[in-house]
Amino acid sequence: MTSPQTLVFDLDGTLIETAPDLTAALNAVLAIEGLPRVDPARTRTMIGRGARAMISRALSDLSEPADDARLDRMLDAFLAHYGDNIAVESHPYPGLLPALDQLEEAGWRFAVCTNKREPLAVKLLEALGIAGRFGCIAGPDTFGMAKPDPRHLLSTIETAGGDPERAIMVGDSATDVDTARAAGTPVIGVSFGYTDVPMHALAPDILLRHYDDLPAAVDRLVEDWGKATAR
Ligand SMILES: O=C(O)COP(=O)(O)O
Ligand SMILES: [Mg+2]
Repeated sequence: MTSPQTLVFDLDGTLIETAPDLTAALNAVLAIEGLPRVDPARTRTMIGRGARAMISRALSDLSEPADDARLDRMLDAFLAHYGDNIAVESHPYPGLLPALDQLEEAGWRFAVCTNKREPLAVKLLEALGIAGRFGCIAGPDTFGMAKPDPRHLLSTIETAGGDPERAIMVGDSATDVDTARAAGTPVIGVSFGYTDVPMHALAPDILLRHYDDLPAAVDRLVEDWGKATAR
């Protein structure tokens, strides 16, 4: 029997609009350091390589030193604030839940491969009531490797009980496209997420503007790999 087809989602900017809560936590930490707030539009270009990278980019924007001791201190404060306020404004993107229903009906399984730490990713998806939909929720701490390392994606697929030959990645940034390419996995890039390079310029296999179009996008890719089991 063939293993189920697996759709692996990035989290921030792909499944969930998290930028407002991430920005609030970042600004709380900048305030502790006596620094000015960052604009939420700016944070949208800083998310995707983990919280430490986001803080480092915010400091660089302010021409502030970002030595390890400072980053460690700010990261601890960030994680505490964010963990306590993880789903204040965060919400799934429009059309996501009906698209998951339709794809599940067609036999797809789902997983999450994110550079958000696993306990925070699980906490967020639980707060939104959708954690149970994913066979694996893997952060950089889950297997000890982070996107763009393709092993993060491949281990996520395997842990979800899937087959890397029958999987698709859905993401919002260069990190996700690079990861999928390195893993040999087709990639759908969403146009509404967090990235400093527009998704169309990253040349994903399919550019997705709305989740209403996800089932058709997935069908197109399955036709391409030509060996899916019709359900
Ligand atoms: O930068 C982050 O914290 C996580 O981002 P991701 O879910 O887009 O991988
Ligand atoms: Mg993302």
